[in-house]
Amino acid sequence: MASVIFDLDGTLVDSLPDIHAAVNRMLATEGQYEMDRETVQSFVGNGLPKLVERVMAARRIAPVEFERLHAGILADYETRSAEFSVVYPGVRAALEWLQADGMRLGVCTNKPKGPAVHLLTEMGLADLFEVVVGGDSTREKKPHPLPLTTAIEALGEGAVLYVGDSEIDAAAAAAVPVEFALFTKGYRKVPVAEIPHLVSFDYFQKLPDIVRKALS
Ligand SMILES: O=C(O)COP(=O)(O)O
Ligand SMILES: [Mg+2]
Repeated sequence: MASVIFDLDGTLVDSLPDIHAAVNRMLATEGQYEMDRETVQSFVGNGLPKLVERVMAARRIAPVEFERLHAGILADYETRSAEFSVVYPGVRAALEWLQADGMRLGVCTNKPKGPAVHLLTEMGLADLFEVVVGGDSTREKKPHPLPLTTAIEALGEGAVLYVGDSEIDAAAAAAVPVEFALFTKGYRKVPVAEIPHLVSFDYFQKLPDIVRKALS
């Protein structure tokens, strides 16, 4: 049976508003002024610990504060990852179509598993996925292939397509290797032309057709 595995932030859900808000709540506890959304977006992609490190470096917060700040934002974000986020248009319908067509669906994200599952649940998408691999589910994060191979193993034998929004996702897919579809409306940091991909798309209505062709 074929599987389609999805990245989460910037692919299924426009989750930056809640990441941005969580960063600013963390900064507020340190007496720091707010950070703009574009800057926070540029720090997203390599998981929550890296985001905290990047925010701390930008604000010259001493590295010794890392464990405390990371634990604090994780506890906060765990239950507040879905206050302002929105599912990209057409996602639910595309996923239901794929499932009805016999595909097994999974998520492989660098977001920690707790807030990832909370977000998927609040967005009404959690029931569609047989596996969710988070950034803290394995000892490596994307672009290392381990999270993706872990998701693939959980879904079982068959062709696999990974769908993501960034150069990190493309690198993870290439490292496995599996085919990669690039969603162009997310948080990538480099031009589409510089990201290796089988196919790119900007709207989820196009996905069923893309999957049919890619996995046939
Ligand atoms: O948490 C991040 O930094 C990115 O998450 P993603 O892998 O779902 O895009
Ligand atoms: Mg992403």
